[in-house]
Amino acid sequence: MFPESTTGPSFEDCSATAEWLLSQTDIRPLVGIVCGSGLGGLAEMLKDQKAFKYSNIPNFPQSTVHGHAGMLVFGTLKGKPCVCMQGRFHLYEGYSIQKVTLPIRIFKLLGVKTVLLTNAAGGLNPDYKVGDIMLIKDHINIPGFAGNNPLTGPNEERFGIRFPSMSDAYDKELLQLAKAVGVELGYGDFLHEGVYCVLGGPSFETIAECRMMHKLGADAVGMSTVHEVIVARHCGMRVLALSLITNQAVMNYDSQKKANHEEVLETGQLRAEQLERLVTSMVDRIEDHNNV
Ligand SMILES: O=P(O)(O)O[C@@H]1C[C@H](O)[C@@H](CO)O1
Ligand code: HPA
Repeated sequence: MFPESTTGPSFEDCSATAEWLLSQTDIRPLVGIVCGSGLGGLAEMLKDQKAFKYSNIPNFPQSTVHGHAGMLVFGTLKGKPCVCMQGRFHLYEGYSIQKVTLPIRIFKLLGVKTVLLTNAAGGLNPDYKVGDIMLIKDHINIPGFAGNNPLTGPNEERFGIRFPSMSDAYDKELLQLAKAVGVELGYGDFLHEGVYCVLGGPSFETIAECRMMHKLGADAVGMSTVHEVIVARHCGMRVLALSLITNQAVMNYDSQKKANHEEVLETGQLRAEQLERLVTSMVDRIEDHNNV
């Protein structure tokens, strides 16, 4: 059915990885950042870096996707201790959904309170343009409809409860703050708030699928983030997630356009600086929230 088993890495495996990392660095991160496709430049913003190749971290999966460097970077951003995944894992790489989300549990065990996730996504909302940023206010979890949820399997109470709510997945205060920060930075014209729909990938969507998702209420489509959000919320971390609209989903049978990963990476490069500024300003401003 789904790759590997439905039992993920154990609490002890996660603890061993977290302890190994904590023994290698003095940084005690309060904010965890996940970089989407082509958005790994965010990690370069961290000062006093201590970086680990995923291949050197016990129990960590390896990045296999172009645009995901495969480095876990500790450092400070505006003086705040952070950890940043320069490269995430996706279901289509063949990892179990529990392995895809393992780093989020590691974040928790490192002491992270707030998770900032970024991704590249296709725009389904006709008002969205390539290069726009969408703050995620909610999601539609299509793999979850079919039972592929990262919390499947025995519940690990040391992380969280069996049946966590998801109606409050995206922290309202952080969303408000992100909107305010975006407007202050002059991003008002290309900043939206919307619903992200996750699919398994790696094939891009058909026209009928894009039309269906838009009818269901999705504004953007992608292949990540939602699994990480579920795991982060299960273990009580606050979440802010944003999509860079790297391409317009093809919704029309007359269109000659075809979604492709090259366009995704190119748009990431074009908007890298603005995204970095938004994330840096957010980290600067969420200090008080870490005490909640
Ligand atoms: O890691 P993200 O969600 O940013 O990556 C998106 C989804 C696919 O991995 C890839 C398609 O171009 O970009
Ligand atoms: N579809 C799915 N995932 C994506 C897209 C898309 O159009 N663009 C970037 N990631």
